[in-house]
Amino acid sequence: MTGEVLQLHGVGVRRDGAALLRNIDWTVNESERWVIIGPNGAGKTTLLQVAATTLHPSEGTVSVLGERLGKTDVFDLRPRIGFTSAAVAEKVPANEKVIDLVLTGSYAIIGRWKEEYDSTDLTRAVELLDALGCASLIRRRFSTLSEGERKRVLIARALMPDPELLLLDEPAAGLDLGGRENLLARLSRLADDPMAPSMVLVTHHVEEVPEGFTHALLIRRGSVIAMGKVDEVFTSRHLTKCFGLPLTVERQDGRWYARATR
Ligand SMILES: Nc1ncnc2c1ncn2[C@@H]1O[C@H](COP(=O)(O)OP(=O)(O)OP(=O)(O)O)[C@@H](O)[C@H]1O
Repeated sequence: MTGEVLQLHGVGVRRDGAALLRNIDWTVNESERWVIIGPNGAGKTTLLQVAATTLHPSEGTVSVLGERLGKTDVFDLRPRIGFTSAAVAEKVPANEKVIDLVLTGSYAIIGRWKEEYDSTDLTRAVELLDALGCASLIRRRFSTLSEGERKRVLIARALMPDPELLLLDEPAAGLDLGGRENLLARLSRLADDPMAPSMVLVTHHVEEVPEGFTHALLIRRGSVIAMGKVDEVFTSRHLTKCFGLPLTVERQDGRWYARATR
């Protein structure tokens, strides 16, 4: 694989006559940590689904981890990609145990069946759960966890196959302040780890961007408003254009804050 983890050229997605994404050109290089930010309905999840190979674009070309979509078997590619989203959480069977949910991440499948896992797999799953502060949840059923616990377990699962690309769709959505800060601290540690995969995180809020994230893509109505290094993209002018109202953005101690301009 070259240094490019993701490469989109002229990507468009149309559904039922609506343009969800328009002419997207975007490259993610190895070791970059990207955030995709934009208002409701902007196309963030659609763009992440294209990167996760779960949605094929209507036009343009997509390469993921050096493999061109349409010319490769996505079932071979998917275990190389860690992906968390509300859609993944919804598919988890009601009785699935936390440890099994993380183990099945090795094969990018949901629902423990008859696959064999060895002690190395089990050790890795336990270590990942421990690193995400979920060691005490190993024997619990996923359906009994709080929202914050679920988010952290799903990230452990996404990391299970030692992915080369980690895609996180709104990992902090629905968390209380403590849960959000706890998660952001863990994601920040991951972002700083040179052994961690390239990452793309979707959010609505600049306050939910973990320290250590290097690049940002701003999207509105399916089109890119700005993209590049996070310090160059997170300006009041760009955020104002992206969200369609006057915004002031500032950075304090490595974190970003935005509010309506008074
Ligand atoms: N099958 C479809 N037909 C028409 N429009 C669709 C279809 N699927 C999704 N959309 C629309 O595409 C747009 C982009 O959706 P997407 O979920 O990617 O946005 P988002 O930026 O992730 O939004 P949010 O922040 O609200 O989760 C939305 O306006 C959605 O209603």
